Amino acid sequence: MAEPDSGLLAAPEPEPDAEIRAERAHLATARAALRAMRADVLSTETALGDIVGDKVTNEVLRRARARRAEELADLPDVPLFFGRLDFEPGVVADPDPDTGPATEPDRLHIGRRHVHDEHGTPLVLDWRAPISVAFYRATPESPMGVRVRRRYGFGPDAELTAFEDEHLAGPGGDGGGRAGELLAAEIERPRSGPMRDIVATIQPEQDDLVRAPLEQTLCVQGAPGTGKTAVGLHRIAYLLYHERQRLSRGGVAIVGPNRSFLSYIRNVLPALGEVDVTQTTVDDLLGHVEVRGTDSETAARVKGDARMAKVIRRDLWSLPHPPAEPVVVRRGARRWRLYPDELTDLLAELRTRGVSYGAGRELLAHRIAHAVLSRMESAGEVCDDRTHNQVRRDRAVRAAVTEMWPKADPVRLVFGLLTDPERLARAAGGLLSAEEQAEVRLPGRPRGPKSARWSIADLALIDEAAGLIERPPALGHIVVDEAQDLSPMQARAVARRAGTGSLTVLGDIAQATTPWAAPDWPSLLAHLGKPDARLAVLDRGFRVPAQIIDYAARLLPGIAPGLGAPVAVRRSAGSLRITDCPPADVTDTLIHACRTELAGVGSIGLIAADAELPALHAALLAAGLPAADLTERADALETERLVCVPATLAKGLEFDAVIVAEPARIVAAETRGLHRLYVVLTRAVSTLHVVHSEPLPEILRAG
Ligand SMILES: Nc1ncnc2c1ncn2[C@@H]1O[C@H](COP(=O)(O)OP(=O)(O)OP(=O)(O)O)[C@@H](O)[C@H]1O
Repeated sequence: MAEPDSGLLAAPEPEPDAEIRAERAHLATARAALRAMRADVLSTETALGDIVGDKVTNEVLRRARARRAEELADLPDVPLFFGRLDFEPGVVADPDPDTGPATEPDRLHIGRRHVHDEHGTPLVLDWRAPISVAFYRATPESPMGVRVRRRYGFGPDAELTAFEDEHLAGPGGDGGGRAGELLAAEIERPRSGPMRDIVATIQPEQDDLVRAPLEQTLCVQGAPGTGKTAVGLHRIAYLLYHERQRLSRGGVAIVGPNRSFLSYIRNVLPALGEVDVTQTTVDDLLGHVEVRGTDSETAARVKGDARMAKVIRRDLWSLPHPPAEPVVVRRGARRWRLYPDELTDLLAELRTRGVSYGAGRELLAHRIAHAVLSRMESAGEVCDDRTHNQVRRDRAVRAAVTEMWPKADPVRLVFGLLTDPERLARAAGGLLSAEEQAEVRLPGRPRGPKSARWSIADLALIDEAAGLIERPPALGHIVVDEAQDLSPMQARAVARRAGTGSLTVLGDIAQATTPWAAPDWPSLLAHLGKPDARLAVLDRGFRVPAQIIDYAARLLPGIAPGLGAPVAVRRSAGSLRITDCPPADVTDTLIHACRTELAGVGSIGLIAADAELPALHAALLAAGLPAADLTERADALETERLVCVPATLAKGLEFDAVIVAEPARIVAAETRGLHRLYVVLTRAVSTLHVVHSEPLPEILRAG
C-alpha cells in the first residue's frame, strides 16, 4: 500500500544515493523473484491439469494452488519489504566449510511475505519468521545479534525513498543513529479510508502479544488507540503462519462490534496475505433469527445475565419424562416388552451422563434397542448389529423416544419460554424475580416464532438452547474485539465456539457501553470459559494526541475509576478546539467546521447522538457538502472523506479530524452515556473539534 512521502531526506550516510539505488535494485530483484514464484505455481496447475487423481483431490489441489497464487500476488502499491537487519557475522549463517567463519554481516530484508530466488536463497524474510523477531525487539541493551536495524520510507507507488539506521552493536554500534522518525511519520500520517496494517512499525510491547503462544488465551486491556485491534489482526496472521494446519481445521474468526467496524478493518488481513479468516459481528455469528425488536435496558440486562443459561437448561431438561406405557416391539410372531420402570431407569441414567440433549435422544434409542436385544438373546435368539439397528429404528421404539425425550428446536423452545408465563415461572423459579420474568417476555402477542420481534439479546438465548441441544463445531481460534461489551450470555456463545481452543480477548473496560457490560475482566473471562487467561495491558496511545486524550481522560474517574489514561506518543499543538455557541448557530458552526476540514487532507467524522444525526446529515447535504451517513452505508469509510457517524457506531473507528456535536445529548441518550462520550472523544488522529450550545457534562468541565 502506498506510504505517503515521509518527508525524510535520503539517508545522511556517505553516498546516500548509491545506498538508495542498491536498495531499489534489491526491491526490483525481489519483485521479479515473486513474479517467478507465482508463475511457477500457476504453471504447475496448467502442467498437471486434472490428471493427478480423483475429482475431489484435484479440486482440493486446484483450490490450494489458487490460494497460493492469490497469496503470491504482488500488490503494486505494497512495498515488498520494510526493514533490514544486519546481523553480526556468523549469527545467522553457519561457517562455510571452505572459507571458515563469516566475516561480513548477515543481511536480511524483512517484509510481508517470504520471497526467494530460483536457487531458494531468501531475498525477503517473512516478518513472522522466528528470526524476524529481532526487527521488533532488539535494543542497544539487548541487540539480539543485530548490528544495524534499517527501516525504509516509501513514496507514492511504493517507491523506496528513504531509510534510517539504528546502530545497535558492532563497529560504530553506540546505540546511535536515527531511529523513530519513520515511525513518527507513520503514526502521524493523515488517515484516510479503511485501516491499514502496522507490520513495519509494530512496537515491542505489541509484538510480545502478537507472538504470544497459541495455547493460552490472551486478554488485552488497552486504552483507546493503543493498538488492540491492530494487535489482534497481526496476531491472527502470525498464528496462521506458525500453526496453519492446526488452525485451518476449525478456521479462525475475528468478532467485531458492528458491520461498519468490520468494513473498516477488512483489508488488513488480506494485505498480510491472509484471505481465509471469518470477520463477523457477534450477532451474525449467532444468527438463528432475524432481529426486528429491541429490549429495554432492564430486559437486556436480565436476558444477558448468565442466570438465563440455567433457566433455559431447566426448561429444556424438563422435557424428558418417563413413559406411561410399556414399549412393545414385534419381531415375527413374538413381542418384546420393556416396562415403564425399566425405561425410567434408562432415562435417569442418560440424564446424568452429561451428553447434549440431542445426543441423549439418540442414545436413548440405542439403550432401548440394547435392552430389547438382551431380552431376545436370553430367549435364545441370535442377534447382531443389523438386529440392533432394526430394533432401534422400529416404529414403537421411535414413538417411545419421541414421547419420552421430545425433539427440541432452539427457536421454538425460547419462544415458548418467553411467551408462556407459567412455563417461564417453572423454569425461572428461584432464579429470576417475578419482575424480571415479566421483563423478559416477548413484546406483543406473537402467534409463532416467525412473527416474533426478536432482539439481539434473544439471539444469545436461542444460541444457548441450540448449544444444549447440539454442541456447535469449535473454531481453531477466535479474536474478540471490543469484548468489554459482551453480555455473559454472548460470552458463553463465544466460549461454545472456542471449545478447548484459545481466544484473544481485546477491549477496554472504560469503553463499555452496553447495559450488560462486564465490570472487570476476570468476570468476563469466566463467562468466556477462560478464567486462566493471561491478562496484559497496553497503555501507549498511538492514535490520539496528548491534548485530546488528556481532555477525554477527565471522564475516567467517573466511568472507570481504576483505569489510567493512555500515554500519548505525541503532542500536537492546536489539536483540540471547543466551541460554545448559541443553539441557533450550532448547525451552521458544524457545517463550517466540516467545510474547513474538507479543505485539508484526511478523513473527517462528524459524530452526534444517534437521534440528531439524520437532521445533521441532511443539513450538510443541503449546504452542498459531500457527506455520507454511516447508518445507511457501512462501507462509507472506504469511499467518502466526510462521514456522519451516530455515536453508537463510533466504536473502534478513527478519523483524521473528528467533529463532535452536543456532547450533552450523547450522554443523555443512554445510561452509559459518559462511557459513550469517552469513545467518541477518542477517535481523532489529528484534531478534535467539540461544538456545543448545551452545557458540557460537569466532569468534562471540571478538568
Ligand atoms: N505500532 C504502531 N505503528 C503505527 N501505528 C500504530 C501502531 N499501533 C497502533 N497504531 C495505529 O494507532 C491507531 C489505533 O490502533 P487500534 O485501532 O488498533 O487501537 P485500539 O486500541 O483498538 O483502539 P480503540 O480502543 O479506540 O478501538 C490505528 O491507526 C493504528 O494503525
